[in-house]
Amino acid sequence: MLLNLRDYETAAREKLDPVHADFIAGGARDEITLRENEAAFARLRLLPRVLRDTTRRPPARTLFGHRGGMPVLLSPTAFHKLADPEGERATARAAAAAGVIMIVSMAATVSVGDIAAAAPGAPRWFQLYPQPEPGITEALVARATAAGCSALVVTVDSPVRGAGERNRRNGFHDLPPGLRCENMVDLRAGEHGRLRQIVMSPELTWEHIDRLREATSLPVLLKGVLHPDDAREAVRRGVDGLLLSNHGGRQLDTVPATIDLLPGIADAVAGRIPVLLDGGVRRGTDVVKALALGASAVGIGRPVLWALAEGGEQGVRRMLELLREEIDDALALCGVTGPDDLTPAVLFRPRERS
Ligand SMILES: Cc1cc2nc3c(=O)[nH]c(=O)nc-3n(C[C@H](O)[C@H](O)[C@H](O)COP(=O)(O)O)c2cc1C
Ligand SMILES: O=C(O)C(=O)c1ccccc1
Repeated sequence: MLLNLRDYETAAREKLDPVHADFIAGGARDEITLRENEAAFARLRLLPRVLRDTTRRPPARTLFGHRGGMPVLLSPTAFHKLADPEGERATARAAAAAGVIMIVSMAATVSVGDIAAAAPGAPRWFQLYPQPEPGITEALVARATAAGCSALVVTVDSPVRGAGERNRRNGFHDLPPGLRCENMVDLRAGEHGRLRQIVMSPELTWEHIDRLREATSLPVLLKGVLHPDDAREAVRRGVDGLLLSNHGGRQLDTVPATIDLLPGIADAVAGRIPVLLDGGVRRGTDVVKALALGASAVGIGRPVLWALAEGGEQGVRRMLELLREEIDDALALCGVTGPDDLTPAVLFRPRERS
């Protein structure tokens, strides 16, 4: 029975090639951070208030002009056609139905233009690995802008590709025949959407971010900043938002859970730009915890792919509906009547024993 987000993984594994299921589930190296993301949410305890009339739960906040149906976004994930033949088209329709922003991966198996055509008018952002050649980055930005993307999410935690040992054991190094990274087609001469066209480059610096900001009028968010000093630098440079993420435990293993890093990042940013968070969000209570600690919204990664594999567009729709119900339930049970009630006071801190 599909009662919650975790159930979708079990259901999806019945339908997926185990090599592809490993690609989705896996993390880097020992997968310590992968497990820690969920474990850290599970360690936090909520402390509700009572008798506060929670018939009107607070609406989602406005993010760069978009007022969402709930404070959830679809984090960018590669290769949706591994999960469903419609791929990112199906995901985009489900996101549109739920009123949530889809962050389209640069490594999508449907081009961002075709995704836009599948869900016209729906809010979408574009995720970018800046390429060492500025011309290629700019061509990608032009494609995303033409497809109506309203923000750019620049992934900065990948100077090298993540080391997923499951993929190495399974010999999974690129898309199967017939599938391509459609956003990359025709960008480099003689290449046709193979994974290696997406260069993860150790040469990138803050100057690349400055240059990108000059080349676009879209808001630029950084995904993968973990150190408070880097968060301060991002604000200083005029970055528009942060997506606090450890890439779902797929880049540097043994970094902390994002929910444990959130208080430090929120302090460093001090409300000057929105901070979003992803990694291990599986329950409505996880969403409430992240909002209480200062996130403006949260992203979900793997559950989208599991739901897509389980039931295509309908699967993702239903999964998002379950999450919406859980958030609503958690807010009511916490006694939250408005955004001002979502503070660290919702979290229980055991008294230190002397
Ligand atoms: C299969 C898979 C593919 C991903 N592809 C991308 C990607 O193309 N770009 C990116 O910035 N992050 C990518 N990520 C990371 C997600 O955006 C996100 O940070 C992570 O999945 C969140 O954690 P969660 O899966 O626990 O929700 C990917 C993650 C997974 C699981
Ligand atoms: O697997 C990933 O985490 C990821 O970010 C990615 C990026 C490009 C292509 C395939 C996967």
